[in-house]
Amino acid sequence: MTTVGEIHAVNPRMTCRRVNVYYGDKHAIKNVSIDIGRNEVLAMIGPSGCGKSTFLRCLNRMNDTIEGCRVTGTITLDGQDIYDPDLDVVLLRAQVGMVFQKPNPFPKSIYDNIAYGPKIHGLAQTRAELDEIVETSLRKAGLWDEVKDRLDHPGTGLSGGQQQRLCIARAIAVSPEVILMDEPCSALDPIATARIEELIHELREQYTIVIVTHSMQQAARVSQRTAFFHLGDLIEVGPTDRIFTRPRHPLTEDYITGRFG
Ligand SMILES: Nc1ncnc2c1ncn2[C@@H]1O[C@H](COP(=O)(O)OP(=O)(O)OP(=O)(O)O)[C@@H](O)[C@H]1O
Repeated sequence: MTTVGEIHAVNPRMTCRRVNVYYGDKHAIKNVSIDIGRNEVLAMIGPSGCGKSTFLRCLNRMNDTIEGCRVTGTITLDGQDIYDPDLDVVLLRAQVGMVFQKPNPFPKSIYDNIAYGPKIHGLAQTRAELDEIVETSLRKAGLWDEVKDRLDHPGTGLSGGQQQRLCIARAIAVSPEVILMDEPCSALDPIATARIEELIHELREQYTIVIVTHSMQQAARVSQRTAFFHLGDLIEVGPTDRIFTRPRHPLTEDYITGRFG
């Protein structure tokens, strides 16, 4: 089917063309084409099981880790095919970082949670450089003031919201271009959620963000563009304010007015 709305972005960071995903015989994403613009927050919404997480995982090849999962079509990051067999997938996952539904800090200190990635990727030559990356990443994630006096404490000892900001700092530490977020607030209380939403707003100046959310209010608050999925099809995409006020496809309208979900 043809997607309603504007799939193109001026000077896109990522482009997806005719992307299909299969889990064995199950056709989970059907011929989806969309650009992801620079410094935009793109929200992906739709009823449970419509393929939002599956599509998100295509963007940094996390589906490679799922047995029986097959992806076809073309996805580029800054013009480079991310499914090129010669591509370094570890590097790709640094460039396109991911934050999950449930905060998942490593069972290590706060410092080591952030330092681990930069160490693996050789981003710091000295301890001072590593300290600098840790501090900058925690500052960008809005967590520095809360943890600067206990960097050697375990990351798992932080509150849920702090843990999620730690995971965002961990993604930031390896200098990503794109940050994927799969329902990053679903395990958080309203105050921690508001803090993450503020953070998304700040991070947009530097990064491209794609967020899957079940909350239409959240999509409306944090994103500039919204993509509505239904049964594996990308039904409609457009500026968030238009999608929520003047949807063009009847299925989008039914979803945002709560007729199904
Ligand atoms: N590992 C898997 N193996 C087989 N089928 C899968 C797998 N993961 C997802 N699916 C199926 O693919 C479809 C899309 O699932 P996906 O999790 O991407 O949807 P979603 O929109 O993110 O759902 P939710 O909002 O409930 O998280 C569903 O029918 C789901 O059952």
